[in-house]
Amino acid sequence: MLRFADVSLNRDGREVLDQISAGAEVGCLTALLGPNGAGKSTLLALAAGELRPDRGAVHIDGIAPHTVRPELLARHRAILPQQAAFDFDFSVAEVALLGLSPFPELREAEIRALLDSVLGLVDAAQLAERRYPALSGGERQRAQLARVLVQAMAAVVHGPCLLLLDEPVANLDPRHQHLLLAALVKLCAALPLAVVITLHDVNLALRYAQQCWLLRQGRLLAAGPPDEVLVPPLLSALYNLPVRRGAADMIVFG
Ligand SMILES: Nc1ncnc2c1ncn2[C@@H]1O[C@H](COP(=O)(O)OP(=O)(O)OP(=O)(O)O)[C@@H](O)[C@H]1O
Repeated sequence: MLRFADVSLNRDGREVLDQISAGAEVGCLTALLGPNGAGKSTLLALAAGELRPDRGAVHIDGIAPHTVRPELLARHRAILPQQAAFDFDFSVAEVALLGLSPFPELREAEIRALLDSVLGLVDAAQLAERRYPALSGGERQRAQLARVLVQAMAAVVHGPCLLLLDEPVANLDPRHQHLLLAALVKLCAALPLAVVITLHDVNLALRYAQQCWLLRQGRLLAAGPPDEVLVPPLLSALYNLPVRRGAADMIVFG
């Protein structure tokens, strides 16, 4: 679904991504891990078509996303940025419904069903009428997640969709982190959906991801199933920190 072929990108004279080759498949939750500044958000922005590579190629379903008109692209991929700048006095339901703007053909009953479904997925049904500016950080995050999830759920009706989530569990409490990641795994299994997320919590990646990419200083250090790449030697090299296995296979830093 998503392919990076020898992708490099330079920003402000610095090589931010260097010869990245990797792929994400439909049915799979792929987690992108690495230190601050490693290039994770930049890689998602390339996948989303917001940036174009200097060298190499990025493809969604065989098409370079930066060459596609935004309104058409929005019917095939959804992206949650790391920080959603949004200051309008909308309700949570209205924020979520923005995700359906690329699908003007939807009827009222379909819109209602999709909205109810995603508000349930992010445990935000009780927030539906609350005003966005008056929400807590985690509640805002759940509203923004509802917006991109509803977009992805409308998109899969027409074909495979790529869902890109930059730090989706940021600001979420442990229960909502687990609810969200479990829901993403279920959606991947049930729908023609490929999900790529950035994560800083290695233990969450170990539990929920099917594939992991480890990114360090713009280069791919390793890619593969979590039990193969989320191992102390690679994690120690990734974060430049001692790493060992703790009780119940937990990864322990420091
Ligand atoms: N608009 C920009 N112009 C120039 N350089 C940028 C820009 N955005 C990001 N960078 C640089 O690119 C590098 C990678 O940034 P990126 O945001 O992709 O990192 P990240 O891995 O997502 O980090 P974090 O974990 O802190 O979110 C950083 O060195 C950053 O300073």
